[in-house]
Amino acid sequence: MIRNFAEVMTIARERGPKIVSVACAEDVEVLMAVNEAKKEGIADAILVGNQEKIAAIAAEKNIDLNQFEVIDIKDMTAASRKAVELVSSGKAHMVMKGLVDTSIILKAVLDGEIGLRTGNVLSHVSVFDVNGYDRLFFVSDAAMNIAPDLQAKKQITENVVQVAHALDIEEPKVAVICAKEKANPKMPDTMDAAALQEMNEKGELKGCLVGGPFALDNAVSVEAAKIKGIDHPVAGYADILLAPDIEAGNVLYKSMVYFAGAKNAGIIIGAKAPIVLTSRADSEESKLYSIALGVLCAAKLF
Ligand SMILES: CCCC(=O)SCCNC(=O)CCNC(=O)[C@H](O)C(C)(C)COP(=O)(O)OP(=O)(O)OC[C@H]1O[C@@H](n2cnc3c(N)ncnc32)[C@H](O)[C@@H]1OP(=O)(O)O
Repeated sequence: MIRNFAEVMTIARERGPKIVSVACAEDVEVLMAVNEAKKEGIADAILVGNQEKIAAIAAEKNIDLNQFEVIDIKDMTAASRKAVELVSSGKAHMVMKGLVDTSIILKAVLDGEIGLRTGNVLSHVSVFDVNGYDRLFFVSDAAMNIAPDLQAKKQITENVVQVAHALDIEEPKVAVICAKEKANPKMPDTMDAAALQEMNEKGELKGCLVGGPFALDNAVSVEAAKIKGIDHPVAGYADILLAPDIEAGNVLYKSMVYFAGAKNAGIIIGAKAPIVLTSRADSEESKLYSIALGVLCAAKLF
């Protein structure tokens, strides 16, 4: 069972290297992360984007561009489509978002012709290493599905459980996060949470233990769960925090990074290959960990 990003990096070195195609690679943190991934033997890269800007950053940061193939495409939509097409045509194992809006790269991923759709729901998984905790936290979905219904939430759960399995967490504990721990018909997300727990109990959602609804405190604090008298094996011990919608998921993601100083990584799963996807404002370290997470998933799930 992998418990932190140091272990993620160790296993990525064993399971790599994989080839990552980077969409709009003209970004300092992305190029430094890709360079580090190459040095670590985790990943090789094909850089798609504005060659002039890529070269200027490389010169400033002492990155040897000769070690990478560079494809000069300045338009962001065209560069995203090319990076995705490199994966669908088998030239790369995974695609990575560079300096481009999330919806532009996701539209390329969803494209019927060159995209990476499988028929399943695609969803974002963020992984956090938070000080003071002995395990990684997985949050889904902070970046792709805007307002998932119950069926979509079931598939989002299956996707994030797969990522946990790729990190050798055999039966991850999934807490379906809401504003309270009792189902209330006036709060539809609490009803979905109870339904997801029931699906898990009936064996319709496998490979994990699901509990909900839970407020965030009851999901991650044994003490808080005790005070509220919650008797469920997930209470206080959650690995996976399933957000009710993109707003809650994204706020949780950014709170982890900015308030808790968490280390983080992000990936889209459910497609034909992993899609490395972090916030443009995330650090070089976070981008490197995301590549490593992509390598672990590419090696284990595809
Ligand atoms: C966390 C760090 C990074 C961030 O902070 S990201 C910030 C916030 N994120 C975003 O802005 C992205 C939010 N999502 C979106 O913008 C859109 O949902 C997204 C992903 C671009 C898709 O939008 P559109 O291209 O307008 O797509 P659409 O809804 O018209 O659907 C087109 C076809 O794609 C399919 N589709 C959409 N989402 C899917 C999914 N999750 N999994 C599988 N298939 C999906 C959809 O069914 C449709 O299929 P078809 O063409 O009808 O066969």
